[in-house]
Formats: sequence, structure tokens, C-alpha cells
Amino acid sequence: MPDSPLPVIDLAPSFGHDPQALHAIAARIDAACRRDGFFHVTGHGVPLALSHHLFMLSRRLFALPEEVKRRWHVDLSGGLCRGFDPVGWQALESGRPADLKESFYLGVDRGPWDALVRAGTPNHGPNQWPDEALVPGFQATVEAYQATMTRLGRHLMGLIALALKLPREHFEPFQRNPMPVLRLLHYPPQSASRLDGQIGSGAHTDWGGLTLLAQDESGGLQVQREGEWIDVPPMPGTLVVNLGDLMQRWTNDRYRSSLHRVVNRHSGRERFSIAWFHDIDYHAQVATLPGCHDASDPPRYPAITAGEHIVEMYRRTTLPEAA
Ligand SMILES: O=C(O)CCC(=O)C(=O)O
Ligand SMILES: [Fe+2]
Repeated sequence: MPDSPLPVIDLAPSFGHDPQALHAIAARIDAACRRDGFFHVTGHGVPLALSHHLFMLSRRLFALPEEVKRRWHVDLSGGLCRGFDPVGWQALESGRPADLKESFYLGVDRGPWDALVRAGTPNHGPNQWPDEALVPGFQATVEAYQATMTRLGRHLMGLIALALKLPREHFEPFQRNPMPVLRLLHYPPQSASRLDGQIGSGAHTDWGGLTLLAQDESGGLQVQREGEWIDVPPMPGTLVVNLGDLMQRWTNDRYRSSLHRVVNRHSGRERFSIAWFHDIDYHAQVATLPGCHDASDPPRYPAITAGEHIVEMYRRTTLPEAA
């Protein structure tokens, strides 16, 4: 396995009952969250066959003709951010040209009877599913992956609570009816004809709770540390975990939501990744955690509603539809 400048944390012992092992993992997570808010995890329990299968289906999906993919364009999701977004839809770094990537967004598949949907909660509703005949097994595999990542995300939130010297269940009330997002990403090869300054994903921080990222072997993900871009190398079988803005706010800046970007440097090579944004309940109030403020370090941020923050960030990074 290649070396990484980020810690590689084996989660396997955290699924057992040895309190010392748990304490040791929580301490490593604490250090990683304070430094960059970025680390690799092994022993995470996500079956390799499941993520391989999802990568394979993602390749199949993005290989479809553009006009077919546009049948599930996000703009057809009725104001939800669900479905296919082509190159040109998003610029994560303001002032840069559109990111050189296309993606497919999937959320919790909620029908019209769902209480949050009936209440008109932004971004809550049904997915747009590609036709089963075009990408056989897509829905079943996505749902299996979503279930696995929901469990892992909750598990990690428990470890982060321990890292913050809070009860392991501290974040449970914020994840009763959450709004996680699965995003399949495809970075076409960066060609000579690309626009000036155009890269796979412009520099950004993630907006929500945790991101759990599976990347293929191409490389290209970079995180900013003390003003320098450092590579987050692919390490087969591991996931990259990074904290989003809400974790930084919650911890009063003790934990970091770091700038990162994707530069697909291999000419002629496409890159695939799968991001799981483990976001909390839309209506969850994120206010400075106990233990993260005192008289000498009062809360730096007002309380914020998780969903409102995330929906606003979608709005800010979506480009007006190119003609
Ligand atoms: O594709 C990647 O490696 C990272 C994607 C990312 O940072 C994002 O979608 O927020
Ligand atoms: Fe990101």
C-alpha cells in the first residue's frame, strides 16, 4: 500500500467490546480531527464486493449516452437534488470554471406519505432511478450500500462523540431521520481543451457531518494543510473520512473541515469515486457542543439548522444552466 500523509486508522477493534481498544481508537480519531479532519479507515466492515459492484454499476451508468443520462437530470427532480448532473452544473470553488466532473445524486427514497415530504422539507423526496434494463441491479446495490454506510456513519459519529469525551450516544438524537446523500462521481480525462483553471473538483470544504469516500486507483484527491496541497493517495480497501463544516462549527473549531479538491492529472484517464455524505436530520440544531467552549473560549458560531445550511450551499455552488 502507498504511504499516506494522513493517519490510517483500523476501526476493527471498535466493533468489539474492549474498552481500552475503543479508547485508543477514539484518541487517534481525536488527533486526526484536530489536525486535518481527514483520515483513512480500514477494518470498516464495508464488504469489498459491495463497493466493487457499485463502482462497476457507476461505470456502466456514466458510459450511457449523455441524452440518456439527461433523462434523470437533477433539474427534473422537482427541486430536489437527485439524479444526474452533467459537467457544467456545479463549480465548488467560486471564480473557477465548472468542475470537470459529472455525478449522480441519490438520497433517502421518500414517498409522498413521508412526514417530512408532506411538510415540504427541502431535498426530501423520491430518487430518480435509472431504468433497470439500462443499469441492471442499480437500485438494489445502491440501497444495500446506503444501508451499510448509514450504519458505518453512525458508528463513526459514536467514536467521534467518545473522542470529544461525550457519551457515545451523544449524536443519536441528531440522526433520527437523517438526510445522507450518496454521490457517484465520474471525472472525465482532463484534456488539453479544458478551460483555463478547470479541474475535477474546485477547492471546497464539505458542508455537513462526515464524508466517507471510496476512490478508485487514479489518485487526484488533495487536501490543504498549512497552505500546501497534499495528495490523499488511493489505498485499496480503505475509505477516506473527512469532516464537514457542521462538525467544525459543532466543535467550535477544535475539529477541522479542511479544503480539498480533485485534480485528475492523468491525461487520457478517467477517475471514479463514491462519496457518502453522512448528514444529520434536516431540523437538527447545531450549537457548540458541551466541552468545546468555556468562559475563555465562548461559542464562535450561532446555532444553525443543519438542513438550511446544506440547502444554501447547494444553491451557492450550482451554476445557471448553460444553454
Ligand atoms: O471525488 C473525490 O475524491 C472527492 C469528491 C468531493 O470532495 C466531494 O464530492 O465533495
Ligand atoms: Fe468534498
